[in-house]
Amino acid sequence: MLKDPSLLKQAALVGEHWIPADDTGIVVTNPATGETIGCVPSLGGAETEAAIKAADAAQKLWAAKTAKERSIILRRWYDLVIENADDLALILTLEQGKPLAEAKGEILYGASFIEWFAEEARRVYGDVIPGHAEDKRIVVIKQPIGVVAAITPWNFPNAMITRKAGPALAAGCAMVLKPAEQTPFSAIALAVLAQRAGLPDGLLSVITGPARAIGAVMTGSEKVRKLTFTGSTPVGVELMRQCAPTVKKLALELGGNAPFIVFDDADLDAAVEGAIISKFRNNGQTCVCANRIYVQSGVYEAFAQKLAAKLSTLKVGNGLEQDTIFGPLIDDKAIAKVEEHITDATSKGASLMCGGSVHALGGTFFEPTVLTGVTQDMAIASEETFGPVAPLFRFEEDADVVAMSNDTEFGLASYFYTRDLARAWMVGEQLEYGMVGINTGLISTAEAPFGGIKSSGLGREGSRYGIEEFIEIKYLCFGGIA
Ligand SMILES: NC(=O)C1=CN([C@@H]2O[C@H](COP(=O)(O)OP(=O)(O)OC[C@H]3O[C@@H](n4cnc5c(N)ncnc54)[C@H](OP(=O)(O)O)[C@@H]3O)[C@@H](O)[C@H]2O)C=CC1
Ligand SMILES: O=C(O)CCCC(=O)O
Repeated sequence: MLKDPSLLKQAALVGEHWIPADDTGIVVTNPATGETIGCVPSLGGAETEAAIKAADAAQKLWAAKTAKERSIILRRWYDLVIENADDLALILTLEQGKPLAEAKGEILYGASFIEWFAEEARRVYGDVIPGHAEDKRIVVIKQPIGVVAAITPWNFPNAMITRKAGPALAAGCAMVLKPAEQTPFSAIALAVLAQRAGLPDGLLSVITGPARAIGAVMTGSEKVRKLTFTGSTPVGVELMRQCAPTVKKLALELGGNAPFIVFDDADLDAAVEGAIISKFRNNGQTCVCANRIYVQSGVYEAFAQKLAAKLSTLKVGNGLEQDTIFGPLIDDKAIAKVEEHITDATSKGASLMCGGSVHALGGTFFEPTVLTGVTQDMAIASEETFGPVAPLFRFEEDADVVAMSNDTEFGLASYFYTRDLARAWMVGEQLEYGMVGINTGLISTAEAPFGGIKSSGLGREGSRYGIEEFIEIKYLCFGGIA
């Protein structure tokens, strides 16, 4: 039961207007039970246009406020998210499936971006540059980019919004958001709290409805100056293409294929713990999840046994039940992908050490799985599984594992465990990824720049770099100073 039922609002926000769901609305279901949670309206191009227009008007007034004024409102939004964290976590678990404790973790993680960028709002400094002529002065100022469109995924229905809206609003931008179809209620609840915090009307719209129609208006609009997207690489590429005619600034957080390397000299228990955190966070449905676990020959069997033994103690179940560590996968498509990767690997010689099937609970619950004897020719080596399958590859030499790790179109997160400082530096420098976890399976935090290279995307979120993504640099050249 929600303490504040008004947070589960069956309406979308277009400018200042809440549009309630009617009988043409989109039904949102609980992936753990299949039960209906509620309905949101199915909006389209016209409402997206209206939201952009409202954003454009509101943004100019918002940008004219002082950074401190914006910061105070964002800080209030943060406080309200924290005050309502239990309700927000419950909504998140109901629509996404992750266990309640993990959902609460996401709410706090999501809130940390609002807090961080409320602070950063006041530190968007310009520059004074030594000039090239005696009568001239060069000054650089930073201004908000304007109206931003955001498209977010179902796997982190709260934090992927705050990681975008926090810096955008702090910088003086307005945002029109389209959340994922499966998880709109977390986005809507954030908008309710933003209004309560005093965020002026029009600055944050939440449009629910068919992705293509909404995306086409967002990407085609001259008024929208930036698109920020988290999701799959094919959709990111398509959106990039759609943004080309209006030359929008882009931030793309796309797919990953993270290697997780365990060297012979690693603290094995710590590596097992890190692998479970990295591989099984959100049941494997995270773009920074370990996708390929490379274990050096000398510790391969010991690591595999410890990993399987630990997994057998962790409960699969409805995220609302106590002690659940693994909730359901998001939908049947996710199950099909996991099964496809397991079948492909076992048909090419890999062995199942544990798991491998839909869980006895049925539905989209899947057994945590460990595969041994996995090799580079298997589909799981090159494609993101996005599910609870840990494939163990064996390797001998450092150079080999670095080459195998880099042999992918993706370049988001990577991890390795070693006690050797020189090796840590070398491998850290050689891995072609935007992020490297060394002796840790958890790298995400508001203070650090999150993002990838190659087909994993463009730009960085979080950290002091995150706000720069929503800013234009303007150079003022003062002449005639005699
Ligand atoms: N990097 C990451 O964090 C994520 C990666 N993925 C990867 O992508 C796979 C597929 O997941 P999926 O949810 O389908 O990811 P998508 O990339 O399809 O969806 C992400 C977001 O993009 C929207 N979207 C989809 N198509 C379009 C379009 N043509 N124009 C505008 N917006 C669009 C979706 O809307 P709607 O929900 O309405 O379709 C959703 O809001 C996963 O298995 C995983 O491998 C998925 C999610 C997050
Ligand atoms: O893009 C994702 O899959 C969510 C990122 C989660 C994180 O910030 O660690």
